[in-house]
Amino acid sequence: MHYISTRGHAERRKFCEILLEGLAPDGGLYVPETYPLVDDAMLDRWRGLSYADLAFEILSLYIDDIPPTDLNAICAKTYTLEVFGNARIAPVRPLETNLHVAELSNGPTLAFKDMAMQLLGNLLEYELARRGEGLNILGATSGDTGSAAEYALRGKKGIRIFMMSPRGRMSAFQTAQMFSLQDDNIQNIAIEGVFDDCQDIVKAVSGDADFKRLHRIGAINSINWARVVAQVVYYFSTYFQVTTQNATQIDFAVPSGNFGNVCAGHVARMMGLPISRLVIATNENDVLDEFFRTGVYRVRGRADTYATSSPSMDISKASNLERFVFDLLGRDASRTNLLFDKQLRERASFDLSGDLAFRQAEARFGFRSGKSTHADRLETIRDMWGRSKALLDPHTADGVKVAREHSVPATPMVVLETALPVKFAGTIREALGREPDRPQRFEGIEYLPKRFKVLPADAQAVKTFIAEIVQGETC
Ligand SMILES: Cc1ncc(COP(=O)(O)O)c(C=O)c1O
Ligand SMILES: N[C@@H](CCOP(=O)(O)O)C(=O)O
Repeated sequence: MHYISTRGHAERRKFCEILLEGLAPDGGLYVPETYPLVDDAMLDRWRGLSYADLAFEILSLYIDDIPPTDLNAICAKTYTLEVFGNARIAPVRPLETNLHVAELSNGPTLAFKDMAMQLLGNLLEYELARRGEGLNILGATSGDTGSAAEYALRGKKGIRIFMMSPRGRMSAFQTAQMFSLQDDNIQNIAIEGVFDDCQDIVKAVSGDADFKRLHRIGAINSINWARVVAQVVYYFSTYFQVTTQNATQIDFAVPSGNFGNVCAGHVARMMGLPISRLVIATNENDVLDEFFRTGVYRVRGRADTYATSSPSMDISKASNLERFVFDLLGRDASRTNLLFDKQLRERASFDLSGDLAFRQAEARFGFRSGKSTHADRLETIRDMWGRSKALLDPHTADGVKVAREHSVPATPMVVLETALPVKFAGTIREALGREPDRPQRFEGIEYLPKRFKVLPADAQAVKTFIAEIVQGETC
C-alpha cells in the first residue's frame, strides 16, 4: 500500500514513512492510494474477533512495511483490559430504543483520543527503535488530543512532545491533566489564541522543510494518517456489536470538530462497512454543519470562534475535511489544492454548492449534519439522566441531540462517546446540580503544580522555543 497527498505534489510513500512525516511536504494530507475493500466473507470472519485481533486485520490492509508478527504484537500490547478498563475495549451500550452509545472513552485520559493515540505511541516507539532515530512531535489540542498524546508518549525513548493548547480555553480538568505532567520529554505550550491558531502553527512549522528536517518534527494530530486508520477499527467493532448479520445497515452520529473521527467513519464506509449515514454533530462553532447543508465552507477567525461548553469542538478550520473533499471531487488533487491552499488562504472560504459532486454527496457518502447549542446540551444531559441515569459528557450530548433529529425507525443509530463527564464537571453541575464520578487516579489533579510555557500565536516564536529546548538538551 502506498500513500499520496491530497494536494498531488508529494512522492508516493509507505506507511512507516508517513507515520514519521505527518504532514505531506506540499501541505496536503496523506491518504491511501485506494481504500481496501471488505467483502461479506471477511466481515463474517471478523465478527467475534477480539478488538486487538480486529485491529490487526484492518491495519494489515494498510500497513505492509511492518512484519505481520510485529504488527500483531503491537496491537496485542495496545488494546488490553489493563489500558482500556474493559475486555471489549470499546463496548456498546443501549441508550434508548434504536439509540446506542459506543464507549470510546475508557482509556487512560478518558477521551476517545486514547483509542488511536495508544496505538500511535507504540507504533512510533517501534519504528524509531528500528531506525535508531528520534522525533520531536509538535501537536495542537483543544483539550483531549494533548493529554492522550502525552500519556501515550510519556517516557518513550527518543520522543519529545511539544503540545500547544489555546490559553484559558480548556476545562479545569483538561488543563490539569496536561499541565501537571512533569516528564522531561513533555513541553506544554499555552498559545494566546484558539485551537485553529495552534493547528495553523503545526502546519506552518511542518511546512518549513529545513526546520522540519533539522529538528526532526513529527505530527500526532489527525493530520497523521495513522491516527485516522486506528479510529477506523472502532467503527467495525461497533458494527459487529450492534448487528448479527452483514445485511443490516447502521447509522453513526459523531460529535465533530477537526473532522478526524467522522473521517474514519467515512473511510470505514468506503471500505464497504454497511454504514447507511454518518451524522455530523457540531456545537455553536458550526462550520461543518454549514458546509454539509449548503456546500459553502467558511472558516472563521479567532474572534468568531466561540468558547463553548463543549470546548474540545471549538474548531473553525476542520483539518480532515480536506481528506473528504479530495474523495468528493473524485480525488482531483489540483482542485483540492486550489480550494485548500489558494482559496482558503485568500478568501477564507470556498463554495461547492453549484458542483454536481456536492449535490450528490449526501446520497453517495451518507453525510448528514446538525448543530447543538449550550441550551440543547444541558437539556440533553438532563433528559438522559432523568430517563435512565445515563450521564453524558457535553460533546456526547451534542451527538445525542443531533442523532435524535436524524434517527430513522429500524436503522440502529450509534452515538460515539467522545469523552467522560468528569472532564467537564462545570457543565454537569450546571445541568444536574451534581458532581460527575471521578476515577480515583484523578482525585485532586486540579491542585497539582503545573508546568507550561506561554507563547504568542506565532510560528516563529514556537520554532525558537523548540530549537532552544532541543539544543539545550543535546548540549
Ligand atoms: C471530546 C471530543 N469530542 C469531539 C471531538 C471532535 O472530534 P474530531 O476533531 O475528530 O472531529 C473532540 C476533538 O477532537 C473531542 O476531544
Ligand atoms: N478536539 C481535539 C482537536 C485536535 O484533533 P485531532 O484529532 O486532530 O488531534 C483535541 O481535543 O485536541
